[in-house]
Amino acid sequence: MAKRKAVKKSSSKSSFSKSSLRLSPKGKVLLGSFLIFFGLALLIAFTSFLFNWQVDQSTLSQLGNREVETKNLLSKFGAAISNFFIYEGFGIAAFAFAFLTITTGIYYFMSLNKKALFRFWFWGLLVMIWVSVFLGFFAESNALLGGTVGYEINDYLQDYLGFTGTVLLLSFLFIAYMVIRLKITPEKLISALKRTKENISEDFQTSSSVSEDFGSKNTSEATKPAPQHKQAEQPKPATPEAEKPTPPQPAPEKVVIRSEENPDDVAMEVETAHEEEELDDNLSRKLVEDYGEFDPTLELKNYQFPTIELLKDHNANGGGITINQEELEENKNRIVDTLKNYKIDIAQIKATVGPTVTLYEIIPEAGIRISKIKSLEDDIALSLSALGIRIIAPIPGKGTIGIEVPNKNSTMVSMRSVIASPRFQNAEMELPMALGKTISNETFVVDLAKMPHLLMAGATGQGKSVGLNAILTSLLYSKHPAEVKFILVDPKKVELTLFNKIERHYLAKLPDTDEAIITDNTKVINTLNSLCIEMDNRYELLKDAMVRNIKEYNVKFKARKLNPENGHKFLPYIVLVVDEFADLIMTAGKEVEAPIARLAQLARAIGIHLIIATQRPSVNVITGIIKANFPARIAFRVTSKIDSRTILDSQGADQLIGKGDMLFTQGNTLLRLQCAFVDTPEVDKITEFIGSQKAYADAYHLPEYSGEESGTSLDIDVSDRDNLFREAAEVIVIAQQGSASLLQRKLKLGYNRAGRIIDQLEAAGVVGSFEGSKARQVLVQDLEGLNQLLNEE
Ligand SMILES: Nc1ncnc2c1ncn2[C@@H]1O[C@H](COP(=O)(O)OP(=O)(O)OP(=O)(O)O)[C@@H](O)[C@H]1O
Repeated sequence: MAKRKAVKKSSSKSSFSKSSLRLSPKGKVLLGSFLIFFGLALLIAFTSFLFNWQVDQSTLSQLGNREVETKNLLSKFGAAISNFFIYEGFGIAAFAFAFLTITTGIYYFMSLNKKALFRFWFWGLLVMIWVSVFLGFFAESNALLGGTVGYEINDYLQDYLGFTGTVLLLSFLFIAYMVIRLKITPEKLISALKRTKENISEDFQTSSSVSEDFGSKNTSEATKPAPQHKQAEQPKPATPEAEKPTPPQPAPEKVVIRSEENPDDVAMEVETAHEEEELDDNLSRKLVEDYGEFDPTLELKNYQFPTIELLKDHNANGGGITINQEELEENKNRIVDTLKNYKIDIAQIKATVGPTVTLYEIIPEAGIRISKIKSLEDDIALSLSALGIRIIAPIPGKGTIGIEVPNKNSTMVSMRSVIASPRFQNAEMELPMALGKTISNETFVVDLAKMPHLLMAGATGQGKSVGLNAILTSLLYSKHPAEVKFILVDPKKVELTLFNKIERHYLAKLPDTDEAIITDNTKVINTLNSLCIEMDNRYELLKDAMVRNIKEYNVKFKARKLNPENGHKFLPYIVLVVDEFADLIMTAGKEVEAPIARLAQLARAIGIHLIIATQRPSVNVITGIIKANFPARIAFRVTSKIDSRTILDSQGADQLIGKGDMLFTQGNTLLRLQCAFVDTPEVDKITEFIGSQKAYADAYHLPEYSGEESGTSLDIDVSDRDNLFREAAEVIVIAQQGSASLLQRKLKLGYNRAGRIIDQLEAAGVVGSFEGSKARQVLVQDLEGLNQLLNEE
């Protein structure tokens, strides 16, 4: 496709520059009709020659003599040109030449696209030569069939390849033509034979039978559990009517518009890009007829989704909420009394009980200022003697003021209950995540693909890791291994290790690494850069497929409209999860921030989504550029109002009660949720269940990326060292700090020269290798050690 497009572009350019050479519409009609008649003349002459060649050939030497008569229908001209093309040329294959001439005439006459014409000529001439050689081979004695060209080439081939070699070569060329030009492959032949067989058997058996072609595909779909959206996604196989062979109909690419009143007006050519699209359509329809829609899950068609029984019900009362009437009444009275103390009268109060908090919605009497109630937050908290009170004034979309009061006994939200909920099971989303339950005890499901990236923050022990596990579990319960891949970054080294078991099903990694879960910060940089390359590659594919996003791309690919030979493949979603982002930014700084920002800005359309969690939501970790690209954020409890502002752009997260109590925002409204709880043994069971099934040969491979810093200057020649090398080495050893900026300051060097010296010092073994934004380790203790090292060289 890419090539085709490139050709298109360049052709449009060249046609522009050669516009002066272009024929006018009149010229095209004239040339077209000339070629059509000339082709017809050839056809008549050739046919006539076949019957009269022996007689006419004897007159050819006397063509100058007007008295001499020939039997050819086109007289002397016909006899001469036929003799030239048939007898001295290609034998009866020369008829192809007449047909090509007529076709060219039609193309010009009707101003059709000439690109297809070029293909006709190319293949037409090849077929002509092949037929001529073929006939020269099998009908050597009949000079008319193969012509002189066929005879000579055949003779030549037999001298060099022998009889058998020539047969083999001709057979190979025949197969090559069938495969390349007619696109006939063994599978197609087999399926065509199958179809014929079926048709014949149908003729005999009048009872209707279900086509077997699509059976295997449907069973693979049927093995999946509940998520119903998948079936909706799979387009239906072609209907039997579509089985009629549809001849390729090259639609005109150029339309010539002429003014009706004045035919001499300058005509305008309007180019449309229909032809190739339609041919593609025909081809893809045929492919779909033959093989059915492409099914990305076919390689692991027996894959079983984890069952709900693997998840525990953490609630004694099966997920229901226990309502404590006394507590409700008590809290209501206190709220009303506190507000009354400040002369705020309430017209109405309503309570909604959630798993962790109860929302009291109050409607104040007319004339009360909302800001007044808002400023009483601390007083209400004091009077209720409860932590974690949050006042929402007003509740967006409602004319009420909300006061969230934590329940004395909170109810745990089990992952099992949210996964089993119809809201999750029926979610028509690309990447559904069941985060937990809302304040009104409804399961909350969001689409990661729409977010498109998620930032998560919370102080230690407030539920981040559980939250990440809940997200990953949701995706494992809803997506086939072919549809989504995870890249897991876990600097804490313990949180995500369980997912190692599903490496060959669900994880993506760099080609040369052993461990799929990344725990080493320097490897993160390579992975992120590799992901950027994957992003660029995917954009190229999308551009080539002329679609705007991964969803459209995959639909087109499944409909077999994209040719895998041009690099097209089914694209799984990629979800990058970073468990401790602060740690990463502290050690690698800009090197991590730059690719993360790039991915966050651009990756939404091509199905790469980032989930970043951090303990420290300070501004140097969640920088402006990162924040700007992560509109969806989750805040678990944080320790200060400032942290809450950094993550949510508003306070509130400092007043949460921990244990999975969280605030979620996807733009402007804040939603309080109780995160679903999934504990480590459950995750272990799920990964074990998946890991024990048949897997891909390896994890999904990301494009190769070799970091610029890797093995840079280890082979630097001693004689190439900088004049200040020794001095620099001493500065570094004395300061015990391997940084280029130190050399810049002490030796007054430019940035590049200092960098070069540092590389030379690394080659000499004075300093260690590159470690992100940290200074390099100094490997020599003192000046004495340095002297020894350098003298030994
Ligand atoms: N959704 C939840 N429901 C109930 N309890 C929870 C929930 N989430 C977390 N907890 C409780 O809080 C504890 C700590 O949670 P978690 O390990 O997720 O914290 P964390 O934020 O990842 O901490 P750290 O940053 O130190 O790793 C859990 O062991 C569990 O007891």
